[in-house]
Amino acid sequence: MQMKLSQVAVSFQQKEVLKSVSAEFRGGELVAVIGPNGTGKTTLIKAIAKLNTYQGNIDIVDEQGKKVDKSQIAYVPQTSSMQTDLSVFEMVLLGRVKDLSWKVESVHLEAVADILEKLGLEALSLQAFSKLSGGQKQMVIMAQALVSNPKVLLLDEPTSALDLKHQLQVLEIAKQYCTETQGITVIVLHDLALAARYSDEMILLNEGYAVKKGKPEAVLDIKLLEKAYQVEVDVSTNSSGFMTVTPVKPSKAVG
Ligand SMILES: Nc1ncnc2c1ncn2[C@@H]1O[C@H](COP(=O)(O)OP(=O)(O)OP(=O)(O)O)[C@@H](O)[C@H]1O
Repeated sequence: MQMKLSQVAVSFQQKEVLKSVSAEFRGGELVAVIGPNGTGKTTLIKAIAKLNTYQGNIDIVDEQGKKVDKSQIAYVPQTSSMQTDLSVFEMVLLGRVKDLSWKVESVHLEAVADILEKLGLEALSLQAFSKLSGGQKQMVIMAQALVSNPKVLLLDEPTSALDLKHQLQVLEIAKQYCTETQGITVIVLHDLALAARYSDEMILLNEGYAVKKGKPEAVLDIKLLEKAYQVEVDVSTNSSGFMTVTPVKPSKAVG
């Protein structure tokens, strides 16, 4: 499987927000998109999900060389403001909507039960989605995406509302999804340490440009980060062997 972005650009009201992003990813890869606020990260993954119109090309083909279409791409937004009386179980079942008929087959019910168990959400199964906490909603939307068996999984800041345990759980599951299905996951993350730990490839976006692509060690370069985030940073490896990025103070030097 392969995803190729060629000179992808997105404009809103004549303002170019994403400017000529090119990159290539292979099946099984977890890709982290990082960069300052408002720099085009969500815009990029929404273009991949075909939720934004874009210029350039985004070509995704599966192992047989067959084009991957929109229905095989799952996009999990930053927050879900959805008001619904559906239960958690029903919300996750909606992830299977393209395969559902009037009679819901047991294979779909089992898939929903499996994913709820995997994410530790069984106890919430019958609760109303709208009554969940922000973090619980984030986990349920992730479950809904996974149950659809996507070829491409796009997660927009999936850990932003989660506690430490659930942050690790969501990223472990995304990683496992990549390994087991050989699909491609693209995750927008602000936590650079988590991004480095879980990603195979990283893209640093700044002002709509992909200023660096590559392995986490190459992208988490002090000079690049200082320039993009305009903050002095310390990049080191902690006692567990994981890279950490510590913001020190806002930098005066710009450009
Ligand atoms: N639908 C839209 N119409 C107009 N402008 C938009 C739209 N969506 C995004 N933008 C603008 O595009 C720019 C990039 O937004 P985007 O959400 O991609 O940034 P981001 O890097 O994901 O930011 P953050 O880290 O804050 O979530 C912002 O200036 C934003 O205001």
